[in-house]
Amino acid sequence: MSTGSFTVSQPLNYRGGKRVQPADGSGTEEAYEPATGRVIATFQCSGEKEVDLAVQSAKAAFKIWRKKSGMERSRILLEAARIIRERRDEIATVETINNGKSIFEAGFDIDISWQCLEYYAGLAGSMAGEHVQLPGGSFGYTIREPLGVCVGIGAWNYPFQIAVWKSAPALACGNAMIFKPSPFTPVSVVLLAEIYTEAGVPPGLFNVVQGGAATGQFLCQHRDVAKVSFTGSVPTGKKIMELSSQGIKPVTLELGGKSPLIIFSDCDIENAVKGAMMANFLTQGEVCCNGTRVFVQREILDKFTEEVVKQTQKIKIGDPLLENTRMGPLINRSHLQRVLGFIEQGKKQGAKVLCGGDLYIPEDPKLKDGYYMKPCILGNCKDDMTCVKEEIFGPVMSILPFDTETEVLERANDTTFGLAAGVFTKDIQRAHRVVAELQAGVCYINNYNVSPVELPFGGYKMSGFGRENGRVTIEYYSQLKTVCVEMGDVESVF
Ligand SMILES: NC(=O)c1ccc[n+]([C@@H]2O[C@H](COP(=O)([O-])OP(=O)(O)OC[C@H]3O[C@@H](n4cnc5c(N)ncnc54)[C@H](O)[C@@H]3O)[C@@H](O)[C@H]2O)c1
Ligand SMILES: O=CCc1c[nH]c2ccc(O)cc12
Repeated sequence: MSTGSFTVSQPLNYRGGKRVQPADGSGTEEAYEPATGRVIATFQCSGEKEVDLAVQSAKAAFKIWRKKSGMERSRILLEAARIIRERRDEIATVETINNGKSIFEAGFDIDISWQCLEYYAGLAGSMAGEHVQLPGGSFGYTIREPLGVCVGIGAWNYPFQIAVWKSAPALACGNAMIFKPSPFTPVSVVLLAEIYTEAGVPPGLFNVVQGGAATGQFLCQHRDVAKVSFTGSVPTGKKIMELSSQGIKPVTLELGGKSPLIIFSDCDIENAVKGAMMANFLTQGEVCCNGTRVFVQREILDKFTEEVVKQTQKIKIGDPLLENTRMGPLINRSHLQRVLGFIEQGKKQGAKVLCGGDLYIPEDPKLKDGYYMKPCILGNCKDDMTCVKEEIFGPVMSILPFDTETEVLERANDTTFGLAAGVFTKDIQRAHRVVAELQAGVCYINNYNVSPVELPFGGYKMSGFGRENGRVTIEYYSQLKTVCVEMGDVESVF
């Protein structure tokens, strides 16, 4: 498959174990190939009737799935993981075409996806309650049960992986799921739905509805939906929490960030430069946990800045389907303009562009309408600049000098967000002391933006709550039933 040749003609909703056209709709959407600006799919946004049909389909499958033992569910999830591994390159290609990230990175996203399924398949058989002895031979026990029909709502930056991070623990716990991807990236999640069916889940266990805010609202408000797990922006997260609160539905919110990366003068500078680039430029900088506020201790400011600028200028931008490309286009034209707008505003507020920050026009004529820009590093930044305070969600790193540990911790935590943070130092006591003070759900020491599926991921403060990945996520997709057993006679107070 080459850039500029892919279009989707099959339906993009998935219900009852097959692709379907939605039963009703509220307008149409177009999905693009960011590398070329071509429309690759046109689809109808699902209406209330289609959402209800998806819920009914999920309810029917849930009745079968919840009765299976953990080991039976595990075998099917392992088969899904195997198929994803086998079809890695094909899925990664679709992801690259619809999202714009390099094929090199998309392959890793798919690897983390099958690993996530393997991990929860491993945990499915371990779901258990406990036995508690009570006086007089009576006893109690607890059963860990699934919630029912869960809804997943995703962002466009990791379309396939977000759907797996939500559905793998949900299905492992015995739930059914309806997933709504971002309308910008509707394509790859339908491959996941087909893979689950091929692996042997009951038809209707994993359904896909396409659409935007209206479709998402129908899902959150549906009376038979037991839980909503959302990945996206803070304003949408607030709305989802409000809607879900009306039905007292638990929510998991994976929201945005403006994370600090603190580089002390005693660090290994080569690793710190690599870490800062990993923290800012994966997926064109469109990553929620990016360490975009790079605090550098003054003694090494010039050396660090010179090296990070040099390495950033070497990033190969271009056709994301080429193996040697490391940065593709941004998701769409309006987002590109928004990112460039932050840079312009930064300049007006006194920031200095040290590299990039303008449009990139590839030589290949078929890419001329794509949404490319050169990765940007801003120097002379101050904590109160808009580019330092607000989430840009693009390839823009802000460098901020600091002098002392106390000062940098105060500044690093001075944000309403709390998703991630990082520290580079060779002093292990300092590393742990700093991490203990950082107000962030995910902290990295001497690395950044690695996501092993065994570790929980999620935010503090306005970056959300609940966790994805790790053992703890079982608790977010299950509930505890207490059974109290009397072995003697009832001692009534009446
Ligand atoms: N913390 C994380 O794990 C994480 C991961 C990826 C992206 N993000 C954040 O997501 C944002 C970018 O993604 P986005 O632009 O797709 O976010 P977004 O909030 O605009 O949309 C996310 C999803 O919510 C849906 N939606 C929009 N309005 C809705 C409503 N009223 N009710 C129900 N659903 C609704 C969208 O259609 C989409 O599927 C950034 O802020 C980024 O930091 C966070
Ligand atoms: O963009 C944020 C980090 C991230 C990377 N992959 C996934 C999958 C699911 C998420 O909720 C967040 C993320």
